[in-house]
Amino acid sequence: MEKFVINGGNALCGTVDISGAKNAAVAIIPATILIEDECIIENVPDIQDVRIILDILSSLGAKVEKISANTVKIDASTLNTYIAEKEMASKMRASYYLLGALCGRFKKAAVPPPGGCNFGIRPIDQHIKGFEALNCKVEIKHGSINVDGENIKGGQVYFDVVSVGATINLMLAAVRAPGVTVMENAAKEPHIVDVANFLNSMGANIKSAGTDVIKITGVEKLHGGTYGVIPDQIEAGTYMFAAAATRGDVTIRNVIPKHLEAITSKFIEMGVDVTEGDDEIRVCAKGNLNKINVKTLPYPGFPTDLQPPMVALLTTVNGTSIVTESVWDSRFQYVAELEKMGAKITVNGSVAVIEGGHALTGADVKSTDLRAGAGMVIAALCANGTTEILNVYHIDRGYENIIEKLTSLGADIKRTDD
Ligand SMILES: CC(=O)N[C@H]1[C@@H](OP(=O)(O)OP(=O)(O)OC[C@H]2O[C@@H](n3ccc(=O)[nH]c3=O)[C@H](O)[C@@H]2O)O[C@H](CO)[C@@H](O)[C@@H]1O
Ligand SMILES: C=C(OP(=O)(O)O)C(=O)O
Repeated sequence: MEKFVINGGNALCGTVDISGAKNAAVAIIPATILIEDECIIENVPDIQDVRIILDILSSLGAKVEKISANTVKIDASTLNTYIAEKEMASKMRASYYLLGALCGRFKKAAVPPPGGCNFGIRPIDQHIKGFEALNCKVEIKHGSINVDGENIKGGQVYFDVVSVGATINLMLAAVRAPGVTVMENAAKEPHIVDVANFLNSMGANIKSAGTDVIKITGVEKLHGGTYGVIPDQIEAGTYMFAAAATRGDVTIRNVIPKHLEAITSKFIEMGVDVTEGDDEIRVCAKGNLNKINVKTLPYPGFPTDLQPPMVALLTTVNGTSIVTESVWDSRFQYVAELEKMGAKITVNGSVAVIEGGHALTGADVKSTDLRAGAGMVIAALCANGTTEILNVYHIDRGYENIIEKLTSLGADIKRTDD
């Protein structure tokens, strides 16, 4: 079994380049299903979730060719089925985008329930509400979500909760549906805008993505072209946290600083030096930092996907900090692992109270999900002694070359396979 072995104590210093955004790439790749032409997608992160979604497209009949580590050519004109296989689809969350994309292309879709990180219940009722607003019928039968879009047409939907997945899925279903679709209370994450920009560059008519009301006028056909995925806001944030937690000095390149404002403002509150350039951010931290309270929220609030790295950082800060998770019901499962390293954290429902400043010590821990894994890595980089992190396949779902990137910043980290 693969694990990471980390000897803590080194302050991270240097520069690191950020890869393309996982949560944009895993939506843009299935979006090519809507295009019966060749698309070249650049700045695609070389991570496990991307490999899986590319395999799914191949299994559906698309021609997929990796031109280089981060560029892929997809021709979905040869796609020949609307039915996705269970085994692959259940390995990742973003397979739910096959529903919108296949329905947009074939007017029907049959996709098994998605996988992804386990945060307790991850419902898809808002996706279904959206498809129904477009005059589609949805039934869940024999382990498959079936969408019948024979009479698909534009419609209006108000989402009861702000959902990244439902917003993008409905966008995919609506771009080729006749008429006008209006989504209210839509999610505003950078990857929503990126998917809309990708589709618009291929001939779609999507307006106001990035606000909470998105309007889509259906077009008959989309055309091929070349598009580059935005930098990964969450990967960038992870390296910002690693730099601050180890009291290092790291310049994080190839980022969109605006996407990181929620983190930057919290860092300033904590006394971390943050310098923004056009497409880079320098994070420099020394000595003790200020305790803070933070609550996760949909964009532009503090991202839930950076909640575990934030908790790891706060274990190094004297005093009591409070982290409230308001997006997911169960995203503190990893705290038990941090406690094995000596962290003093009390979790009560959606609130974690961190008594920081107790030195962490190396221990054998496991990554319970993708970003929990990132939190464990950050804690291990700060700890005295050696930490072994198991279940690193979670981390590989979302971080390209994490060992190489951290090593280049001075971390003592290696991957071993027992
Ligand atoms: C592949 C991908 O992009 N994953 C991201 C996406 O997940 P995902 O798209 O699954 O998350 P959503 O934004 O949909 O979920 C946000 C909240 O809405 C609720 N909800 C969602 C859909 C629904 O039909 N009904 C419902 O009640 C969820 O339980 C959760 O409480 O956004 C999350 C929130 O930023 C991130 O943590 C994930 O990294
Ligand atoms: C929760 C995440 O991913 P997924 O939704 O793919 O499980 C994440 O990227 O942090």
